[in-house]
Amino acid sequence: MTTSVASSEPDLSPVPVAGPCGAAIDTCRVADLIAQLLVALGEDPAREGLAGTPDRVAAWWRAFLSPDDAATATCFTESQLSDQLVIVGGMSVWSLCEHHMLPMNLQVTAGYVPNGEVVGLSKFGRIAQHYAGRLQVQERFTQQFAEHLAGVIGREDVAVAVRGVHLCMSMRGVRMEAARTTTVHAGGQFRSDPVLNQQFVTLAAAQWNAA
Ligand SMILES: Nc1nc2c(ncn2[C@@H]2O[C@H](COP(=O)(O)OP(=O)(O)OP(=O)(O)O)[C@@H](O)[C@H]2O)c(=O)[nH]1
Ligand SMILES: [Zn+2]
Repeated sequence: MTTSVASSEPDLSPVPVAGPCGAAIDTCRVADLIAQLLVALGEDPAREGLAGTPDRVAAWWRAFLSPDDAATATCFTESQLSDQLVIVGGMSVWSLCEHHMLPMNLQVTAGYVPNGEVVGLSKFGRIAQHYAGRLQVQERFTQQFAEHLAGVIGREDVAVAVRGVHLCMSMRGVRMEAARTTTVHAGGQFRSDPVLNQQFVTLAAAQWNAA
């Protein structure tokens, strides 16, 4: 007996969506190219199991490359607040290594010291998703996240730590499944104050150990 599972239709609507570089994502052309790729791989894109694959893959690319806009980070006035370290951790995003187009999982921890204003907590996750949704390298992701957050608070006093698992290092190539890459950006106070820096790194590592 065959059981069919209802699935939503892939989103191939012709409404142009801009990719990370600003150029429109041509979803129909992507679907065509995936069908061609299947042929080049010796497959039959018309066979039953693959019939919807090019559209599904194209819809995934479209969704991946156009995550929610991170441009608006809501801030709230907290005029009495100062000298408090705020750290948001446990943010897990998927990106794609630009050398092999294979997934990398990035565990992101970000910190800042509020001065009169606090940043809406969910916005940290949105910033992470925004810069993950593109062909990336971990170091650039870390830098872009830090620069964006610094822009939101209007100061350089931000720290970002990222621990990455790169499938191009685990499922292929050197095949080192346990390899983890850590990148740390420490700006402003986090650079000049070793105690603050150490607090951040310790708390970021604790987040990863708990994961
Ligand atoms: N610095 C950095 N390197 C990355 C990242 N993601 C993948 N790479 C590396 O990109 C490099 C590409 O190296 P190449 O020699 O051109 O490609 P390759 O022959 O497939 O390399 P191997 O992975 O060693 O098999 C590899 O060393 C990857 O580990 C990243 O986020 N940051
Ligand atoms: Zn890679």
